[in-house]
Amino acid sequence: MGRTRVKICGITRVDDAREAVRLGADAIGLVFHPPSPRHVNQRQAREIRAVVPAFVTVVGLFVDAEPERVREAVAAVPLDLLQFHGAEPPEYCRSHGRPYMKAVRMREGIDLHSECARYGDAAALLVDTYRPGVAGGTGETFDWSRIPRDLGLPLVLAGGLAPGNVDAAVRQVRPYAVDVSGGVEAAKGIKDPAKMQAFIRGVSRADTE
Ligand SMILES: O=C(O)c1ccccc1N[C@@H]1O[C@H](COP(=O)(O)O)[C@@H](O)[C@H]1O
Repeated sequence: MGRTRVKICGITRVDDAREAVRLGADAIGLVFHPPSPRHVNQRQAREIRAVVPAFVTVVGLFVDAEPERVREAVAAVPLDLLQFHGAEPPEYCRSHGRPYMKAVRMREGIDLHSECARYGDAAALLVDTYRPGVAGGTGETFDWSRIPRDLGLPLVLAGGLAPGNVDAAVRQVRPYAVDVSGGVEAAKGIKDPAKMQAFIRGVSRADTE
């Protein structure tokens, strides 16, 4: 069993990115979705990107963005991975010529095997809580027992993860990676170093026991 990777999403400040990396995050997420309180513009994104060293993945998150908006962001900021968190079809996701991860929200009746087959060229499938009318970053968990064990893509678990529950989540689901936003914040878009540290420690604990 490999180490569970950690992505800290919704970074809006250079210092938070530095701290996430120092604490051992494998990836940081930049939200290119203007309605989100964690939205970053291209200047902020470039400044944050510039302090992220080799071997830490910088992920750009989009929600049903016009293709032109994705192209502009990709041209302006060296993003390692694109995260599509809306209802983007596979052709859209692969049209940007970059590795991508598809997020699916756990609405009733969702079939994760079908989603994996549909997005077969994705670098990972991310599963998140479904709340009608909210694209993501809900801060709410879902019933992890709904996730089948034998998915054909690396699984990224998200949705309401926090220092207090990530250990249990990793033990139960054994995902490839976990993704957290609100659970390690002091305020919307502002990360809390102690929470990031406790979160990453929780993942390591689950990995080592
Ligand atoms: O973080 C956001 O603001 C956001 C906005 C729109 C879509 C997705 C968003 N974040 C992603 O949502 C999940 C769960 O976040 P949380 O830990 O429950 O706050 C995660 O994958 C974030 O990358």
